[in-house]
Amino acid sequence: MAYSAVVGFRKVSALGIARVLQADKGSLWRFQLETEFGEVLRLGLLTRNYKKNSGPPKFDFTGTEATSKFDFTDLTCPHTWYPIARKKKRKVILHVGPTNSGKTYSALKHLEKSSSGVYCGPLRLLAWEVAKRLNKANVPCDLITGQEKELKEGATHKAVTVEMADVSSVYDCAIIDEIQMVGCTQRGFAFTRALLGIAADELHLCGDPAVVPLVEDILKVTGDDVEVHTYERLSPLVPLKEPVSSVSSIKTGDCLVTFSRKDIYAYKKIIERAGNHLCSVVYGSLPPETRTAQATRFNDETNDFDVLVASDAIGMGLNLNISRIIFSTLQKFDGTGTRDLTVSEIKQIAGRAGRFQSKFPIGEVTCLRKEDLPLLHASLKSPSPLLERAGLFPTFDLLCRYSLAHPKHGLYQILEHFVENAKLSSNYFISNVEDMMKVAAIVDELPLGLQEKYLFVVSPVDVNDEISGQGLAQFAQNFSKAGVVRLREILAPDRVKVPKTPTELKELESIHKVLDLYVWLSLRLEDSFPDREVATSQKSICNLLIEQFLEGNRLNSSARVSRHLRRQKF
Ligand SMILES: Nc1ncnc2c1ncn2[C@@H]1O[C@H](COP(=O)(O)OP(=O)(O)OP(=O)(O)O)[C@@H](O)[C@H]1O
Ligand SMILES: [Mg+2]
Repeated sequence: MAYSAVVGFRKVSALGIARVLQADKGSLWRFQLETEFGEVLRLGLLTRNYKKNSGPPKFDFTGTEATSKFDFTDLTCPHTWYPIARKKKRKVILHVGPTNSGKTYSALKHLEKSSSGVYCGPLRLLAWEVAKRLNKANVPCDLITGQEKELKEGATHKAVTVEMADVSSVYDCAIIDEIQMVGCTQRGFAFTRALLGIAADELHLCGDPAVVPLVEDILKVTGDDVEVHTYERLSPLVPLKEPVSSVSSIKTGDCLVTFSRKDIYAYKKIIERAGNHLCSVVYGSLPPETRTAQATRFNDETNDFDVLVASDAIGMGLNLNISRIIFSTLQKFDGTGTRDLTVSEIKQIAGRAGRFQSKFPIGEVTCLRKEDLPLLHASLKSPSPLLERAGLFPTFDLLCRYSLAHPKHGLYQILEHFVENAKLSSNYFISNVEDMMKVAAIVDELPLGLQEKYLFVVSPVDVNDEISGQGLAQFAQNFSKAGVVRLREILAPDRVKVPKTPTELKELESIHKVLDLYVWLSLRLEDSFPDREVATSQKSICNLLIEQFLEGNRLNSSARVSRHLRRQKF
């Protein structure tokens, strides 16, 4: 249904904006319901139950014909959720090629020259790096992540994490980096939202060639122009014929890749005990600030920490001076079972060696075990399998409409309903919301509104980490009881102390996550989480304590790795 004139806007509590397209003389209004970020729920008819000059209108969603006939689970046309982007005919440029081929570099050149723009990256580390780079190039750039809001005077540009991408603003130029992450089971929907929703004249997408047919197909319905630019690796990556079988073969610039935190510390200990090298470490549960500090220390030629032991957390985001990647294994535990690394994971990690214009002009890659070499070589030669579907998740408005029609359902049931019943076109899959449902089960027990529950559900809590999960539960409980959550009641400052054992180190990492969550909540519920400054300073203390710990080498090697290494003569 098309309407020629927009009659007005009405703020509808908890739902966003009802844009009234046509007000009939009778009791029906034709409207378009949008979120505050401009996502359209739908066009529809609503009853109007207010009299002229009697204050703000109240919309009765529950009894209308429009609502009762509405299929909440129909997610087949997600491109219609973004009216501002749909008003543009965007020029979409896909920059695709192997790792280290200059894709992001080229897209950033366009961004730098644009009059206004946004960079959307998968990690805070990447958003930090881009904001730093643009500001250095005299392009004032805000940094906006879930946990940071650093605004620059006169900023025309933004560097954001993809979940923070704003689909209600209009830009000259936008970048979505690592666009192949649309296929990620958990976070893919945020990339899809940015892909469909960012209203930019030029939209640059950087990533793996495996994403091209899917993106082209998704964008067929948007009316955008799509161009594909293909890149070649800027410096060679050489798969070695021999494994690294002895610790004495470890040399400056090596990065040993292993997938458990325990093994990382065990290898660090063994390499350092051999006496020639000190190791920096990078893994997922280290705070991002510590990861950057460790990478900086490894890159810095003036100190002795010249070897890196890392998990696949190095696969994206850090600029590292790695000469050789050594896989300790080509298998990893992914939460449910142990599986082989995928071709794209192997290529992404191996691609960290020999970055263009780094200290090492040629990258090398090998394994600890000879029997892993055939899989490594075959994977590096193969193209990544084509991506078939992109993640999708209902907008908050849809969840809200569903909730209004089913007032007795908790958020857990609402999410379950969407997961089980969502109707999707063949380009999409419904995101994995298992972790969100775990949080929903916690907050459904509390007297909170849907919007508040939703906020906790989409917060960056690691619900599988005991301390982090407990932190969230306490924040939510105190918030529902008192409306204000003081940090001291949750986390006594004396818990933040130098770790002495692996268990204490892990606990400190978890405490950092709780503090990070507090900061995230404080940026959204400022009055209820007033201790942001305390949380930020405690986070810095955590980082310092973890780094201090990593300077030393107090962890005992795990017997399992030691045995493995003895077998390997490593
Ligand atoms: N034309 C260039 N001039 C100078 N430096 C460049 C150029 N192109 C790329 N680089 C540098 O080479 C390195 C790799 O480039 P970039 O990060 O753009 O690669 P990429 O293809 O995006 O890699 P990945 O897939 O790993 O993200 C970066 O340090 C970048 O600054
Ligand atoms: Mg890149």
